[in-house]
Amino acid sequence: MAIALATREGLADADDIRTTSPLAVRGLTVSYGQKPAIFSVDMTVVPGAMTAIIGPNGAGKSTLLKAALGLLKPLAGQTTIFGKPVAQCRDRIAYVPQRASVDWDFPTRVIDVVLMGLYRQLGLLGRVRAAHRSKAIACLARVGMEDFATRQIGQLSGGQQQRVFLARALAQDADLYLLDEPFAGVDAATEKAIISVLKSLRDAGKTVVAVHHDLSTVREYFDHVYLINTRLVAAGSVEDAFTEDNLQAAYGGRLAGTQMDQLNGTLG
Ligand SMILES: Nc1ncnc2c1ncn2[C@@H]1O[C@H](COP(=O)(O)OP(=O)(O)OP(=O)(O)O)[C@@H](O)[C@H]1O
Repeated sequence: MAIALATREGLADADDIRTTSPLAVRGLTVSYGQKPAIFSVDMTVVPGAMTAIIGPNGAGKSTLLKAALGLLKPLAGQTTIFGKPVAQCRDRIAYVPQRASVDWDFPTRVIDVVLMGLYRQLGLLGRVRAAHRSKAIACLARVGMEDFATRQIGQLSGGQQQRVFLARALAQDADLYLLDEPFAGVDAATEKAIISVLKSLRDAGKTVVAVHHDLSTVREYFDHVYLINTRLVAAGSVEDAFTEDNLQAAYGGRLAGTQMDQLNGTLG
């Protein structure tokens, strides 16, 4: 059966999209113990768009990203990146992990963190040349962090660290950007800087997928949304899928009155 999916330009046939989608998962099930953290999740990310993965705490959002990247072994299911196995497409993916999962005490300068994004271009034994440094500084400039290049990463604020990890992702020149809560714990200025960089990537034809918590900005920031709570609850364009019914189905009683008040006027 051919299903029509909304793209930024219009409707496209789902069978076509599945073979070219930047990220397609089928029946993905992952378990850390007895109970699955995600169960039989399907996802077909639309190219050249911004997609949010939302759901309550513990819903399996980070697990979905990690399993899709091949960082966790699923119990069942497959992932393809641009129609190919993940291992064949690593150089097309940039991943920005959740800030809380990174050891910020490692003694590395900001510029070296960004240069790590260039390691595929450098090769394992490749020498860092002036052109690589210039590129790393240009990526830092895109996130407003060029003046911090020689600072130790552990000496930066949380928001500044987040910007540096986005700069590393930019250095990779990827086609698919996967970000786990890029706005967690950042101030309004940093959030604005990050969303502007992500939208410029999208406008350049790149695909951005982010785990996102702030329901009040989903409409403003994203084109498509996946609501999950262990299982996939709903998916589609923000206009179609980001509805009160779907949010209640995903969050259940955890969507408190104040959150609903904040959402008033932003829901489809
Ligand atoms: N390394 C782990 N070992 C055991 N259980 C885990 C591990 N990582 C996650 N879990 C469990 O798997 C489930 C999904 O976790 P996950 O981090 O994917 O959720 P999430 O939706 O990203 O949550 P949050 O919004 O709180 O970041 C949770 O019940 C969590 O406790």
